[in-house]
Amino acid sequence: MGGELDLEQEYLAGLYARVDRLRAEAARRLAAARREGTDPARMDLWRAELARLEAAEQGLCFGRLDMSDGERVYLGRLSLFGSGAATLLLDWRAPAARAFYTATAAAPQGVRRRRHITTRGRRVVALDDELLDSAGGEPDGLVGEAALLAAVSAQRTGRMRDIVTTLRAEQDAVVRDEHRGVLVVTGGPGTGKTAVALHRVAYLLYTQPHLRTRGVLVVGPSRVFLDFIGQVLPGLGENSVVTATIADLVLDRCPGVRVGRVDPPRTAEEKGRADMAERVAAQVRSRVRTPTEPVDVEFERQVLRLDQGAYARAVRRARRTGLPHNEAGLVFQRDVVEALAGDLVERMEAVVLTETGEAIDGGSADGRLSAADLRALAAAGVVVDDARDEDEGPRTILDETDRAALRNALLADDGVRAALEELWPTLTAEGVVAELLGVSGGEWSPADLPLLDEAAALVGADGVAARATFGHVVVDEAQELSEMAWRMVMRRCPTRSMTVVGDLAQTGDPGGAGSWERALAPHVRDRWRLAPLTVNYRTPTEIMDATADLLAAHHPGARPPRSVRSAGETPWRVRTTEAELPNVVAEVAADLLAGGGRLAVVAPAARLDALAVVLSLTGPPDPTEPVVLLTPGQAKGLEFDSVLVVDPAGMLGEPLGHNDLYVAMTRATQRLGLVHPGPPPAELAAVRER
Ligand SMILES: Nc1ncnc2c1ncn2[C@@H]1O[C@H](COP(=O)(O)OP(=O)(O)OP(=O)(O)O)[C@@H](O)[C@H]1O
Repeated sequence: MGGELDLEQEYLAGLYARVDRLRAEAARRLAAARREGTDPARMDLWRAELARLEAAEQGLCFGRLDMSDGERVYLGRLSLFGSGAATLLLDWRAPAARAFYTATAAAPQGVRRRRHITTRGRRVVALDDELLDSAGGEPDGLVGEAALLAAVSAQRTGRMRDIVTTLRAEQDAVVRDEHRGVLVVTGGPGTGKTAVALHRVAYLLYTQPHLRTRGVLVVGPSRVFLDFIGQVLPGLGENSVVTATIADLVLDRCPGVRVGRVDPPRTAEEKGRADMAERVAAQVRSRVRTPTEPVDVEFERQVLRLDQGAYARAVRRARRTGLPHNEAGLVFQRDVVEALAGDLVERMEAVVLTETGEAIDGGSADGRLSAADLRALAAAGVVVDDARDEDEGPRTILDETDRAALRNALLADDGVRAALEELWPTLTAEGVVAELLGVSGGEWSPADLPLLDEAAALVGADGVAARATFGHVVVDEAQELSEMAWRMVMRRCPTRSMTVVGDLAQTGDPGGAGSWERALAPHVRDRWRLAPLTVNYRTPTEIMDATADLLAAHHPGARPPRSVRSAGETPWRVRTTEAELPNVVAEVAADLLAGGGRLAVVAPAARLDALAVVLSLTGPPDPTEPVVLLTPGQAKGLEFDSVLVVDPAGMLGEPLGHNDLYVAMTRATQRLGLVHPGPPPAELAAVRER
């Protein structure tokens, strides 16, 4: 195919020349906008355009469709047009690109030949053709998919790559799904749920450009995970997406919160239940004193009376605004001060002028009193009768300006403020939750975070980040979210346009979802849909076979995904003693590393410190390092060439530990080993002993 390679190389060179011209143009425009410096929006626009063009540098063009009618379409990361608007390259997200992912020999969709073009830098290195409309066409399925098999077998880098060149038909259907509510991408380990959800974001940003301004949020289980997937969207030319953990979202609203404790599983589970929302709300409500009697407020040595009716009205009106507690408190204050001022005014209004026409105590003759006068008047307790001149009718010396001054004086008074604060206290989320749980604050647990967020929403938080909502939200490892955590995610997505990614068989959090219906229906009723994926692109057959007994024991009826390949290496287990365990781990870890690529040692949290010593690991986990030590929770969503699972029985001893063990075992793309002190758990007895 040498001639063909040369031809494609020539075509590719033309595409890069076009991109280079566009880049130069964008750089020139950006520089001009910078020089003028008057239009930041224009600068942002050209900066984003430059980033988009730069992101396309790697793998600019990766495919070609030859149609039966003779048309030829090149596919790539963006669309490029030549003179006369001819399409030189078609964005993979365009409708006409779809056939690249979905055409089969059985349903060729007008495609005669599908060509995968593999490039390195700006060079074409391989072509892989499938003929779809001839008798000699490849059968439907995975056979002959050199590009796919190369991609899934490749050594891992510690960072997820995009899969735009090899997206499968069932995955493409999820990426382009038109469902407007919540799409739940489910499937076993390694089925590409995360990858698909991220490609769906790129697709939605392309087809619904308004999302660029409304914003897209990707919620993931940990910073390590978010770093792991962090290159995928920028690699697809999309740089505007916000990524956050649940903790990050809470910290935006409650910047002082520190997480440093873990709750016992039962407590965590209880804190995650939806009825906690009502308890948080009740706690906030309970801080407003119920108006059962009049309230006396001292102001400048006299006692003003807030009668019970006015008090109750103020509470009612403030609540009816629907504003968060602290903002509603301002409405309450305004009403109460109004009532108190009314009381004051009533006492003062009959003030007469002296015979010489001066107001008592230094007020001006036109009746206008300064705030100081008013306070002095009030302090003097002046009650002067007979304010009327027969002909003029009632004379009021306090006009609206005076009343406003009076209200301000009341509001500025320490005593009045203290009284108002007692009736309707200013609250903090931390204070509310600490009171509710009967703790003193300080360090919080992960299960406390959604409670703090709930309280922050009810109390009202300051700042732009605190109020941020998004046009589309992706929730990854969504099986981990408690009902309370769902509430906080939903608050950030008023349109309920979401892509939810998860596998209930991998739930590790005691508060996590037992069913999608239970998690989602309270928020979207029936506007959610399942989008199942069935093929495992990560974990080879041998490793999935090793998990079969575990899955069958704890999730009877669950169908494991079909592995797309076999790695030719059978998983093994090594029995050891408690005393020998660290050294054995160090030894077999070295063996696995010798097999090439990156290794994750996954162990129960309690064993991490000791293992870090024998593996000479320090610092927080970094999946780009050759060896990384993780708990099953930290390993969620990640993948490694080799995985060594330590103390599976220890994992199984935890609530939902079977899911943790399943997660740990399915992180490997090539090799899996297990080290167990004592006999193996029954679920692993069938794994070959080394
Ligand atoms: N069509 C594809 N082409 C190439 N690689 C793919 C394809 N689909 C998935 N993969 C690869 O398979 C691996 C698993 O994908 P991903 O992490 O998205 O799966 P997942 O379903 O989210 O897994 P888990 O639930 O176990 O965390 C990744 O390395 C991904 O790049």
